Amino acid sequence: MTLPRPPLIGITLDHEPGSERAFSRYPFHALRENYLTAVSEAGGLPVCLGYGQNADALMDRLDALIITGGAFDVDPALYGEEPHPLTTLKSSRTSAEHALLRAALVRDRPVLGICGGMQLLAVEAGGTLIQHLPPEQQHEQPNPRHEPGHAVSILPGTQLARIVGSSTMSVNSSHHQAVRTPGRAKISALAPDGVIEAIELESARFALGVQWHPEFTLDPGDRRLYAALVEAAR
Ligand SMILES: NCCCC(=O)O
Repeated sequence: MTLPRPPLIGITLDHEPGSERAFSRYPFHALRENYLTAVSEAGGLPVCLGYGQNADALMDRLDALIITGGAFDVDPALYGEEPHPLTTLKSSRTSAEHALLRAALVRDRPVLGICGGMQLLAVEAGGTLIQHLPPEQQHEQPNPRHEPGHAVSILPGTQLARIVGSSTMSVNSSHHQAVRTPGRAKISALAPDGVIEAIELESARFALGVQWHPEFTLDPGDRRLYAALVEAAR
């Protein structure tokens, strides 16, 4: 008897130029290991994705995609704006993730966008971003990212509500940008201060973006996101 093949879940990597004090003095890719833990514990087989590869060839073979986000911003040229002084670009990463996202959506492969990944999903859906949240809003949490920062309200009738099985959950908050308008995507969660915390594309089988970082906490609600992605990828 052959066991069912675990779905291949592509996970985008960050990129660092390298320095004497880093892992390598030469350019390298990086990823928080909890992404791999979350996917494998949900029953998927994680595949780390570098840049400069053929996105269509990759998404022909992969069963789902996670766009991980990080300490850089989506190029505002993609939504017709000039960069804010505090917008940080990482163009090789944005290009790679954008190509993978498009290749995944055209094949209707399940997509989970996390933080910057959700922001890219919104932009791909024709939306726009707030390039720097007003500091007086104090949206970003001062406490460590493995602790909750605020609650979110999950909108009834959304895919997120079905996945999480609750109308509210506690999430962390590690971002200086946010979705301003979601374009063709539907809003599925909001923070108490009105920041858009999750979106989903109704035109796709599974295309969900969350503004928080579920890999830091891996609590039961966050694990359900990875489980839903892996299930959709089967
Ligand atoms: N913009 C990329 C995700 C992180 C942030 O908003 O700070």
